[in-house]
Amino acid sequence: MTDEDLAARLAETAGKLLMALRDSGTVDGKALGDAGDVTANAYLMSALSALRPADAILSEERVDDLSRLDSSRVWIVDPLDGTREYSEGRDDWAVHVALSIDGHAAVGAVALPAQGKLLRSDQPPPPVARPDRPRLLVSRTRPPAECTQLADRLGGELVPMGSAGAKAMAVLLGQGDIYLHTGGQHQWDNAAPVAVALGAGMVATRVDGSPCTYNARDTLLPDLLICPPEYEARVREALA
Ligand SMILES: Nc1ncnc2c1ncn2[C@@H]1O[C@H](COP(=O)(O)O)[C@@H](OP(=O)(O)O)[C@H]1O
Ligand SMILES: [Mg+2]
Repeated sequence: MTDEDLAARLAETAGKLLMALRDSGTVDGKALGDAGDVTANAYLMSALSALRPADAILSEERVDDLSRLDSSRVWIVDPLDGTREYSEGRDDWAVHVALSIDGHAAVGAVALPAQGKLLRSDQPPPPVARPDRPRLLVSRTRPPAECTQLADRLGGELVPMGSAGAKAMAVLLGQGDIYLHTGGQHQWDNAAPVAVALGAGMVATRVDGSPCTYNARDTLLPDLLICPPEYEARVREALA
């Protein structure tokens, strides 16, 4: 199986486990979120260890022993991004599976199980028409002030949504146009979304325009911009 196929199969299967768990009605509220994190992570860790034993792993839900720093190939996984939204019965949550090669988000898959969607870095979705008035995707629970300022400067509107993966994929799918995040995020929150966005020809960088690099010792990667190339000049000017 290629790395691309593996990332997609893992994200899709973890997503099915999460849907089955939620549909079971056996746990709810915070306990459902916790059970989802544990269940999806257990599956992803055992599958990756069996199918790619030589590769390193960085997961939100596993202790980071830093052995990954000696590895060129590192799977960066968020078993359940948007845990809060998942536990609230919403559809804006995701499973992230990325492969970083020498610090580059080379391969990725983002599953949106409650929306029946799976996006992968080697299969870009069809291009979409963009409005003059851009829609800015923003965290529904901790919207950064920078997003409101950017929306004002661009004459755009804010679209609140949970999950970094769901917001990034909403840009590719044409449900929004710009995803700006500042103030905190970890490598697992954006590695797979960035891999898929780059595969689709999107701009996917740090807010200062530098590339998103992965497998740094510090797991923090606190800011991110994803948008179609046709918006980039306007966005950079407005952010400056
Ligand atoms: N300021 C911050 N510091 C750390 N993590 C943050 C953050 N803002 C957002 N995140 C993480 O980014 C993901 C998307 O957040 P949001 O829905 O607010 O956009 C969430 O991941 P998890 O659900 O995997 O914890 C959340 O924890
Ligand atoms: Mg996350």
